Amino acid sequence: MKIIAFVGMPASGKSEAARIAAEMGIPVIIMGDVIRKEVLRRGLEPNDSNTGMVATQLRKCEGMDAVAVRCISQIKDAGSDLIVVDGVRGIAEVECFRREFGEGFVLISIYAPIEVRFSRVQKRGRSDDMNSIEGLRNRDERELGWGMGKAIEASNIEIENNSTLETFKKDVIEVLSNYLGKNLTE
Ligand SMILES: Nc1ncnc2c1ncn2[C@@H]1O[C@H](COP(=O)(O)OP(=O)(O)OP(=O)(O)O)[C@@H](O)[C@H]1O
Repeated sequence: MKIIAFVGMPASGKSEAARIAAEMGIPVIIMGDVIRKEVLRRGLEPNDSNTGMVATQLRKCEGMDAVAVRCISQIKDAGSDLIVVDGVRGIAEVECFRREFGEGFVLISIYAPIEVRFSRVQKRGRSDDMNSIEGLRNRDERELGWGMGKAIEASNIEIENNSTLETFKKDVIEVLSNYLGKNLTE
């Protein structure tokens, strides 16, 4: 069994990579959904502030790998030899998956410079996105404080996402197709 996870700074292209994996027919488990499920279980409205609050509480009460631990049964139940996990945020989660799946866990980091990420954030227009490069820099710092930098350093493979979406798609397909056992780039 292979579990592939993407890690990278905000707006580096992780969701885009997960979308490409889904298009290739690979099941995708979104770690944020685990948190949203917990928000609903607690009878709360699934908005940004409740999701953030529950994520922080889970990590405080159950450890920094709480969300990863909750994903493990979902991964095992998915009944697929290859699964993509979207949303790894820190080294504790990487260590949790490596403990559970050993070399079956492959971490791919996605890199794009901050100026490029900022211009993409402006186009994305998500409600929690930053409207200044300083704002994005602060978000980067917050993520790094949660262990994102160490998770990026622990990756097995890096994909650069500094060019067009088409180039990125080709690169992601090339890497993922190695694990599917067939070359989908042809
Ligand atoms: N190579 C590219 N060219 C143009 N736009 C891109 C490229 N890669 C990603 N994007 C766009 O940039 C935005 C950020 O990408 P995406 O949402 O995948 O990042 P993310 O890493 O999941 O972000 P976050 O951590 O903030 O959730 C999206 O609107 C995406 O469509």
